[in-house]
Parts: sequence; C-alpha cells; structure tokens
Amino acid sequence: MSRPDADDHEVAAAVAQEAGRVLLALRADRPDLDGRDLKDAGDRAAHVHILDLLARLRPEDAVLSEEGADDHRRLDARRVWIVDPLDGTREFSERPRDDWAVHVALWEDGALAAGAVALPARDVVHRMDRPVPLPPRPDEDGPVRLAVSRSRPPDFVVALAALLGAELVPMGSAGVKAMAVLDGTVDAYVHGGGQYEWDSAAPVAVALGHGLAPTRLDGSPLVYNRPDPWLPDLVLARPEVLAEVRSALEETTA
Ligand SMILES: Nc1ncnc2c1ncn2[C@@H]1O[C@H](COP(=O)(O)O)[C@@H](OP(=O)(O)O)[C@H]1O
Repeated sequence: MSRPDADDHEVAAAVAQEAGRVLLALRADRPDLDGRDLKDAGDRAAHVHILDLLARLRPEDAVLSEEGADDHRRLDARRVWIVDPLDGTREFSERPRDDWAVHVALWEDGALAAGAVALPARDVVHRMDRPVPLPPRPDEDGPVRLAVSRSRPPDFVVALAALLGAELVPMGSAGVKAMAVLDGTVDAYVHGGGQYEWDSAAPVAVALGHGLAPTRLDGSPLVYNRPDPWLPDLVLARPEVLAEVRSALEETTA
C-alpha cells in the first residue's frame, strides 16, 4: 500500500487499484447481490475505501466524489482529489462484464496534476505519469472507430458517425472508452449531453500524460473544480483523426 511520502502519481494509482480490489472482492464474495443492490453496494464500498485512503495519505486535501456530499470548501482549496469510485456502474452489476473503472485524479492550482484509471476486471491501471506509446491504427485508411455508450449513445454521436463513415464501438464507462483510445481499440471518444467532472477528470489526466489534447465539444479546455461539477461533453481523439473528427463535429453541431 502507498505511504504518505509517496508522490501524487503513486497515490492516485494505489488508491484506484485498491478500490478496484474492493470492488472485485465484492462482486466475487456477494453472489446474493445483483442489479441495483450490487450497484449501490459497489458505489458505497469503493467511495468509503477511497475516502479512508485519502484521509490517511493526503489528510490536508479536499475531495470531490460522485458518491459524497459536495463539500464547497473544495472551492477554496489548492488541491482537490476528483474521484469516481465506480464508473460504469451498470456494467459492474452485469457479471462478468469488464468494462467498468475506478477514477482518481488530483486537481492542483487550476490544472490536473495526477490521475489514474484502474480497470480492475482487466488488471490494468493507466497512469498520467506512465505514458505508453499509442499502437498504430490497424488500418490507417480504414473508418474512424468511435467509442460510444452501450446504454445511451448520444443522438449527435450517431449522426457524427454517419457523417464520418465511422464505426461505432459500444462499451460501458467513460474511463474504459477513454482508455480504449490510448490502447488503440478505438480512434476517438466523443461524448455530449451529460457527464460530471468525476466522469472525465482522471481519464483526461491520463490522456494529457499520453500527449493527447482532450477538449470540450467546442474545442475549449476542460476546466475542473468549478462550483457546479456538470461537465457534459468531451472529445478525445488520436492525432491522426483529430482534424477529421473536429471538422465533422463542426458540421454536426452547426
Ligand atoms: N447524459 C448523461 N448524463 C449524466 N451522466 C451521464 C450521461 N451519459 C453518461 N453519463 C455518465 O458517464 C458514465 C459513463 O456512461 P456510459 O457508459 O453510458 O458512457 C456513467 O457514470 P457512472 O457509471 O459513474 O454513473 C454515466 O452515468
């Protein structure tokens, strides 16, 4: 387990990984839980574990968690951990799906400073400080592959895919979709219509660490730790397809 003298990247990765272990154990040890009960138990168990770890490792810092009451002292804090204890809650409850994640990001003085996305069922932790080269596209002239929500694909992303001649690749969890860009499974993740800061903070931190340039749909920067954590859209694309995606977006949203 991480120690208080570990750096912020280590803490982010260790906390995400540890919460992932708690979630895996819950799924394995409680076959009596499913559906809403398993979702709620997962959200709660991971949230409590993360808060406990951060209280021990970073007692001075504020926390913004999907599962906690919003403590507005974070707005005056220099350092805020932005966490989604269980992203892809629906998929977590559908054993044996593996497209769910734990998000742990650190916002410091106006920017994302550390971040980790754990994919516990795949035994992987993606880190901002450990960039991995993007694998080449399998077919550089092939259609753009776009990650999209499997349960509620936004209409405009379906329209965007039609305009691009893109292939939609459905999967759960914002973290899984963003990491699918980094591991080469897809070329881009475009989302609109609703999300909160905890859905994108850690994936965006990891993507920034990998040299990518995630933005809002209109190309403006993603800004975190605002009074209202609603941050409804995101574009993350590998460099080869970014201009094409951007120009199709301009047409779709015009
Ligand atoms: N329109 C919307 N409004 C609010 N949250 C949304 C949303 N679409 C997706 N999300 C959130 O983004 C995460 C990924 O969703 P999806 O897999 O459908 O893309 C989910 O987080 P949680 O699982 O943490 O609730 C989901 O709640």
